[in-house]
Amino acid sequence: MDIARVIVDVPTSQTNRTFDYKIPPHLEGVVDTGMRVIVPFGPRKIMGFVIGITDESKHDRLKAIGDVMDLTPVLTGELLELGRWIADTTLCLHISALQAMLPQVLKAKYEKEIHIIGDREQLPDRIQLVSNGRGYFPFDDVTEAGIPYSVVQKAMKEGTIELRYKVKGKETLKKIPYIAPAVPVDTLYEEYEGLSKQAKKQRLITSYFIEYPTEIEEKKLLEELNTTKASLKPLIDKGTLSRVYKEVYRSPYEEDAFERTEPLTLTEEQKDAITPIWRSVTEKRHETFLLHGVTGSGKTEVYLQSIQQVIEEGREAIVLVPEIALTPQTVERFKSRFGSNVAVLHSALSKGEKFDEWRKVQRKEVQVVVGARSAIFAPFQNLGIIIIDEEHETSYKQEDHPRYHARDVAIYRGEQHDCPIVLGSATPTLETYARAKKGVYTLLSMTKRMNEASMPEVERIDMREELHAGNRSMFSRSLFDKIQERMAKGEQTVLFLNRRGYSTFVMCRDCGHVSECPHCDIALTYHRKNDRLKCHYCSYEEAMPTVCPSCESDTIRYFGTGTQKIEESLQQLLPEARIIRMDVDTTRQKGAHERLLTKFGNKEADILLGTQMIAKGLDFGNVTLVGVLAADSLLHLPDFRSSEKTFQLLTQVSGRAGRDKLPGEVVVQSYTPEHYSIEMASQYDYESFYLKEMKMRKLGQYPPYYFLTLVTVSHPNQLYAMDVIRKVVTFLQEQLSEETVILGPTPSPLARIKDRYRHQCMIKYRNEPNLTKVMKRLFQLYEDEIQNKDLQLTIDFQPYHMM
Ligand SMILES: Nc1ncnc2c1ncn2[C@@H]1O[C@H](COP(=O)(O)OP(=O)(O)OP(=O)(O)O)[C@@H](O)[C@H]1O
Ligand SMILES: [Zn+2]
Ligand SMILES: [Zn+2]
Repeated sequence: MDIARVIVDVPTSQTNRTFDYKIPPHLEGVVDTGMRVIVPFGPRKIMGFVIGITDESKHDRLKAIGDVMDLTPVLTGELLELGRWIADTTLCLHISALQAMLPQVLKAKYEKEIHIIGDREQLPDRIQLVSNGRGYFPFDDVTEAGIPYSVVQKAMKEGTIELRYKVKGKETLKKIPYIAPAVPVDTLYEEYEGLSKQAKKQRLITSYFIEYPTEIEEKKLLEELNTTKASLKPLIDKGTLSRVYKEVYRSPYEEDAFERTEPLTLTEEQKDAITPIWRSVTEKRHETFLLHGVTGSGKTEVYLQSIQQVIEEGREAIVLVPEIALTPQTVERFKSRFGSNVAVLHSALSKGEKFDEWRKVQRKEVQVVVGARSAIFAPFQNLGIIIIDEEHETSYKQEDHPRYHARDVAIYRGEQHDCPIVLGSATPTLETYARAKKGVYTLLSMTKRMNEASMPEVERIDMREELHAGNRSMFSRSLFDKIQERMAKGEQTVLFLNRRGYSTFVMCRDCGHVSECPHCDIALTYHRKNDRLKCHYCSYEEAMPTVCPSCESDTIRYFGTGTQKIEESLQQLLPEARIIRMDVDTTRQKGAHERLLTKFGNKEADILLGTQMIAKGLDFGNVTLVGVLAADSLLHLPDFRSSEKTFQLLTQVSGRAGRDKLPGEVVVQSYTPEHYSIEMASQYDYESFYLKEMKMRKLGQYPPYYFLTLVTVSHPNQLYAMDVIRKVVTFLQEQLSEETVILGPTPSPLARIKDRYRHQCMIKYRNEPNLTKVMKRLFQLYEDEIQNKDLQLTIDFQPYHMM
């Protein structure tokens, strides 16, 4: 067993296979599957993943592995398999799939250090010698001293030392300053005598260390002696004292900041929902559940108590939440219940912080991970449950290589670990709900809100009528009155504006007419550059109308507005209102999100105005009014999911009102309040919406009835890109079955990105067993152009962004 199968870090399709390397004698028994190694590749030395160890190779004269990068595997056997599966099903490079599962720190340039974490006495002599009294030292010192890796590995297993990765130029471990005497006490005494009487602070500090000649945290010292850094400086400069930095485990979420919560007594509905989950946990059986519960029905408590069961059985849990909902409020609910048994993987953490959290999983210090999409790769080895909250969120799909969907990965891992998957949502995707109805998933329903209150009443406002009544502002009279009422009562309002999709569709302000494609039932997109309307799906286009084709009014125009403008006009109308605006601009700074929400939670504002990021997860009992400013803005996006997304968003946003004792109310402003998704969302009628939308999908030949695959080609030369996509379509027409529909070729909605022209075609099919094979052939056909002519070809088997 001295041959390693290695996936090398050269992202090209020719190198997208394993390469065999010899394991040199000094690395025998050290190299293991799942470790990263350095291997010679042509003239270079590069990184690679060992995905298997064997004793024979088809090739003779193998090159040898140069060195190992890790002394413990960074990927488990299961994750290695998962990587292969992702590469196969999404057609990405194997190396990209493996890389995607690792924390970022391991992809950056870093240095390795050995840290002594156990009893010094137990260290192997040779390491003891190299350490030379130091608490940690560069890994290179070990190599230079010629200590075999197996000795280091053994010490690591025994827990006396640890290998840490230190990112070059960046700290991966948080360090805090300590002050320590740099000279013996009698020298301190001499120094003290030599200080002038005026140097009072310096004398104070020196005498402190004469009395307590050990290190102390700088902050504590300054507090204790009531002095400042400035008076320390001369002592440090002279060499009497020294400032040393000591490492602390970064804890982005201070444990003691969370009050512990006990499991709540479950309601009947919750009990009915959780029993089958518990059963499949105990029976170690893979089963996918859809937990369909209205907003505020207590889904989170069901998650918490399911996890409780998993922990008690000694297994592990992954909870995925959408990035945007990974707010302190969400994290707190898990931390409060499970304390330090929870790691949090959140993109707002620094690379180093994320790495620390990941290490807690690797070292089995935690049993629960709460995180965004990529937390699905947490290297647990004994999973007992995976929960995906707000399963309808499109952010669970990664949009570049690998183009995986976290839901698919979850189900894959659930099969490997024989554990249940829980998909939770008040508004599941049609795909998921359809599967639950067919019995592929087990449907669990919770129809009542926790406070037994009915869902907040929704008033739909027709903004066309507002206009006719002479109200040209962004706020209907009703919404405006209600905001004022709330202010008078000291209750709070959430105002929601959807910015996505703004300024792209064209609508008549008089009659609500929206220009749509005659072939696709999808809103046309306004192209400012040439003042024309275009269809993203079939390349139909027409001139921007000057009068409304339906009522001949001249108020037809494309839409455009933003949160900032709304804040200004609201402030003008209500000068005394305290408004918090939350959008990408106000939350750019680290921690800003948290700060704004805490402020709102502390009732330091009357109105929270924001975009998508305020639609989910917020649980503020004092919010009794929710206003949706332009419910149609999503509706006319050039996307067959636009009705579904509108329904989901309206339901989520409405769910923010009346979550506690005070009853809530919702005002939805729209130019097309009669649209079925707005109407049914305002009645909280998911079932009717589902049935209606399924009919539309069937008619339009869209998922879940049909599958989609999007092929995009891009190149700096437009003619070239067009030529390629035309040939691609011809090729696909020849290769795929007759029932399969190919839409396009057409320029992509985002026709140029970074000076590359993009063209696409959409494949709609019901049954195409050879699709992956055909697509692989397609890649092979264009291999040369991709390698040498800067052509990009991307294939998305589950497109969510049609752009
Ligand atoms: N069994 C219970 N007894 C008392 N209170 C509960 C119980 N279960 C949940 N709650 C409380 O009810 C409120 C709503 O629950 P939760 O936020 O879990 O709902 P949800 O279904 O996740 O809502 P959303 O989909 O809107 O996020 C929370 O404040 C929660 O603490
Ligand atoms: Zn009109
Ligand atoms: Zn069209």
